Amino acid sequence: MARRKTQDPEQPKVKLTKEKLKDAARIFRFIRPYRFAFGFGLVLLFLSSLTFMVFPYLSGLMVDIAQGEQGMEIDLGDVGWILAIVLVVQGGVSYLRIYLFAIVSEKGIADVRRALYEKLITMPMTFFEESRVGELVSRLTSDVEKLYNAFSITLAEFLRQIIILVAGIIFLAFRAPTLSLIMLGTFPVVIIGAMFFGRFIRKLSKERQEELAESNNILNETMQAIQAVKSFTNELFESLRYGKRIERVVGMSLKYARWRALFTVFIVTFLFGALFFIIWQGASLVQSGEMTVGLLIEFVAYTAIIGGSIAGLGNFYTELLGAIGATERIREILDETAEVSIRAHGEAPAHSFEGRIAYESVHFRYPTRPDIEVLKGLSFSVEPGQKVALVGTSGAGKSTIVQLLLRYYGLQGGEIKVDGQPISSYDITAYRKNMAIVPQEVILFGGSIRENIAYGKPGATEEEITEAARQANAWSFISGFPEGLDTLVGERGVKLSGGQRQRIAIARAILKDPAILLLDEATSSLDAESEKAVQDALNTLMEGRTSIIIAHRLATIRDVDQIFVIDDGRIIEQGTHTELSAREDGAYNTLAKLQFEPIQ
Ligand SMILES: Nc1ncnc2c1ncn2[C@@H]1O[C@H](COP(=O)(O)OP(=O)(O)OP(=O)(O)O)[C@@H](O)[C@H]1O
Repeated sequence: MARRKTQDPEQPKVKLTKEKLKDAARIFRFIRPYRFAFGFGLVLLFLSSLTFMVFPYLSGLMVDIAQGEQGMEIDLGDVGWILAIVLVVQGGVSYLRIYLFAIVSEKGIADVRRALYEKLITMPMTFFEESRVGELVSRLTSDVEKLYNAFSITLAEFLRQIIILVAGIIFLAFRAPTLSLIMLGTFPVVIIGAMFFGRFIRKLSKERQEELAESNNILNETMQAIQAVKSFTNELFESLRYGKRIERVVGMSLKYARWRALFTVFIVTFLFGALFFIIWQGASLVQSGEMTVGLLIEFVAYTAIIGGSIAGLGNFYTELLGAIGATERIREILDETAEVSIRAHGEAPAHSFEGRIAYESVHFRYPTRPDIEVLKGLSFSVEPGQKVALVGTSGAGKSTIVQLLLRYYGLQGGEIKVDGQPISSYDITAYRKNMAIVPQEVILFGGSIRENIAYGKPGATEEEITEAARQANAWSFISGFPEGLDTLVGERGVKLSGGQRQRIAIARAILKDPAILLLDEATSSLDAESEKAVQDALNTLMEGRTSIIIAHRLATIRDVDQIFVIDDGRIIEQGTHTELSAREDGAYNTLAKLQFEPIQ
């Protein structure tokens, strides 16, 4: 399957350019509603970082007072009080700051999640065909998580470290210029080293994430196609395939861990080396009487804090870059063009069709397979209220015809008209409200039978649901369940039989009350009793509606108004069952013979 740009493993690395930052800043529109909380949080962050910087100064001061240094106007008791007040202020400010950032990140990211979901669910079918949805969802989930971390912790920490770093350096430059110069001499090396490492580690982290997404793909795909796995007894094959992938994830993760560890070693060695060197230099200054012990303690404490903040900056910088990369992918999805605007649903003009359908030399290729023309100038028409059937060999294009009527794809040539107007001229939501499809393989949502039927008309009353279930011949089995309509259908409806699922799908369609009905007849035959129940339900459903039936078994379409025989994207025969059966060597008869004659 073709991969989208968003999943390309060869994505360009995030480089901090002005444009990138500008683009990434667009994600801030999600926190605009909470900007006051965010702004206030930033002010508090500034305050709490600065008050934190008072502690080393006070520690040094206490030592000097205790040592009876000259010129001290305050005693230890006073310092104790100041310390207590600073601690309380620091505690209160930090609490508020963390809570404010939590409000911004929780609410802002919830908005991002909602916007992403809204965009995904309104994307055209082609989007889902081109994307590996599992991979896309897993990647988006982790991207949103990164953004969440950025807003809740990383951004604040990054700023806090910068404030500490700048304030610390300025303060030290005033207090002990010579020692400060010595300390600052080691900084550029550490920073350049950290940046070089950070970039490399980011690349490894991305590779690891991609490996993980691949292994999740196997998990998703095999769970979804579990029946295929089992019927082919491929459990061992899949286990080995998954195991191999996981091994690669472990390999990649360990490589990532080794480099991360080395990164830490690099920073720790440099910083501690520098720290001991400074203590040594400071001790000489104390010995020669150029510095008090209190000032040395203060200096070392500040240096440790500054060192810590530089180490932290490297990590937070890497994380922020990751978050910027994440915003890029999120924005890519948000910038995609949706096919429907769900916000406008309520306003979509309720357009009730008569149900006249006309295909006029329709040419079509699937966007994911542009080299194969599936429909080759296909034309036919259906009058309002008529029932027509599409028959033909597998791959002839029957399902495609129906999907085009649902406007899942655009045409490359010709026109499809409903009630005399090209279908593309209608509002897509209003248009689709007139259609219902009963698919071959009914997939129900994991809730109750009631929820599944009401899916055809959200907000339907109990009476409407029951009546629809009755008309769909589903009431007898539903009322037979101890919990009736509240019976849970299990994931994808697995707790119901094929025939039961189909009748629920029919009830759903009855509730929707569409002008145009699309039936994809189940290929697997039901037992005679279910089949009759389903067929009767379908007959009720089709009454008074234009119906297009994709027929796999010719026995079920004897009464339809027109049968179109499709072959290789064209109509090669049309007429009623009686007319077509009369053509001895006709395509319909050949198909019928294939179906009814016992295989030799
Ligand atoms: N989503 C898709 N992307 C690309 N090609 C597709 C897609 N769906 C169907 N095709 C191709 O289009 C052609 C027509 O398929 P279609 O499903 O319309 O046939 P059909 O007559 O309904 O067959 P069947 O009776 O087996 O369901 C086939 O060659 C198929 O491989």
